[in-house]
Amino acid sequence: MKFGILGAGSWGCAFANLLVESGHDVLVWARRKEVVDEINNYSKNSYLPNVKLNFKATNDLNEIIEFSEFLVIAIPVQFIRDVIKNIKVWNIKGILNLSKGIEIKTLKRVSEIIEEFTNTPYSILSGPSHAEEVANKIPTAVTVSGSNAKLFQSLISNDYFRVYTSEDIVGVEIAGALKNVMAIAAGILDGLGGWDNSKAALMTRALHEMIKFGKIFGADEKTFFGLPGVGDLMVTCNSRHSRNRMFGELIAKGHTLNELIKNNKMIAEGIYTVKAVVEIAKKKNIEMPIANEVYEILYNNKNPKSSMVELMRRPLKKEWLI
Ligand SMILES: NC(=O)C1=CN([C@@H]2O[C@H](COP(=O)(O)OP(=O)(O)OC[C@H]3O[C@@H](n4cnc5c(N)ncnc54)[C@H](OP(=O)(O)O)[C@@H]3O)[C@@H](O)[C@H]2O)C=CC1
Ligand SMILES: O=C(CO)COP(=O)(O)O
Repeated sequence: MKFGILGAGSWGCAFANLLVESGHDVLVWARRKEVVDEINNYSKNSYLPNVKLNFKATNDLNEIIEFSEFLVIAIPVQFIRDVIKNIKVWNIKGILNLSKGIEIKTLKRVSEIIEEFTNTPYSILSGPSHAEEVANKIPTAVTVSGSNAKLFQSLISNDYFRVYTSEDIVGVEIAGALKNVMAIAAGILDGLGGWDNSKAALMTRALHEMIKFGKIFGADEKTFFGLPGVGDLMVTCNSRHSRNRMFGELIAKGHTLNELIKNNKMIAEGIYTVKAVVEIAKKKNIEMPIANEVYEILYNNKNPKSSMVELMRRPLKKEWLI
C-alpha cells in the first residue's frame, strides 16, 4: 500500500521506517526544505540521529496527497488544522492519526478537527510506543481504533510491532492526550529527586483522573486499563525517552517554561493539552487535581515542590479508598 505521512519528527520518521519494513511504499511530508534534503540526500533526520531512514520526503503537500492511499498524521496537535486546511482534494482511503493531544482553541480531539475538513474514514493508533525504540525494532504493542482498525492491524503488524484493536475511539484519544499531562507531573517528582512513593501514588491517581475525564465524553473505562491508558501512562511517566516526563523533570530543577520551549525543538504535547484539559474540566465540573497543579506550575509559576506536597495533602474522599 502507499502511505503518505504528515510530519517528519521522531514519530513520523520511525513510523515511516516501520511501514517500509512491513512492505509499504512511503513518502513523508516535512514543512522545511532542509529536512527534506537531509532525508533524501543522507537518509537522516536530526530527530532520530542514529537511525538510517528508508524512505523519501517532500515538502509539497499536493505530492503527498497524489501519492497516498492512506494518510498518516504525525504533527503536533496544535498545528494539525493549519496543515490539513491546505489539502484541497481528499481522494484517499483512510486517515491514521498518531498525534496525541487536544486543540486549545477549540477544545477538540484530533478526530473532531479532521471531521471539519473531510469524511475520509478516521482511525487512531496509540499506546506505549516511543519512536526511538520502534526505530530500533524493540518489541512494541499498540492499539488502533476507528473504521479501518482491522485493516491497519493487518497492514502494520510485524514481528516487533503488535497491533491490537479497540472500538473506543474517544477513549483511545482521551487517554493518549491526558497521559502527556500526567507525565509532566511524574517528571516533576523525578526532578525533586527520590520521590518514588509519591510517583506511584500520582500515577495511580492520574489513571483515575483520566478515567473520570474520559467517561464524561462517553469513553469506555476498560480502554484506560489497556495499552492506550495504563500502558502509555507507565511508559511516558517512566521512560528516559519521554519528552513530557523530561520536561517536568527540568521544570522541577528550576528551568522555566519559556526557556524550555525556546531551547527544545521536540514537542511535549502535555504543555499545551493541559490548557485545554483544565478549561474543559472547569466547564464540565470535573475534578482534575493533578492536571490543575501542572497548569498552575507551568502557567502561574507555582512552586513545583509545594504543588506536589499539596496534592498529597488533599482531604481524603471515600471514592479514593482504592
Ligand atoms: N515521539 C514519540 O515517541 C511519539 C510521539 N507521538 C505523538 O506524535 C506527534 C508528533 O510527535 P513527534 O514526531 O515526536 O514530534 P517531534 O517533536 O519529534 O517533531 C515535531 C515535528 O512536528 C513538526 N512541526 C512543528 N511545528 C509544526 C508546524 N507548525 N506545522 C507543521 N509541522 C510542525 C516539526 O517540524 P520542524 O522540524 O520543521 O520543526 C517536526 O517534524 C505528537 O502528537 C506526539 O505526542 C506519539 C507516540 C510516540
Ligand atoms: O506518546 C509517547 C509514547 O507512547 C511519547 O511520549 P512523549 O511525547 O512524552 O515522548
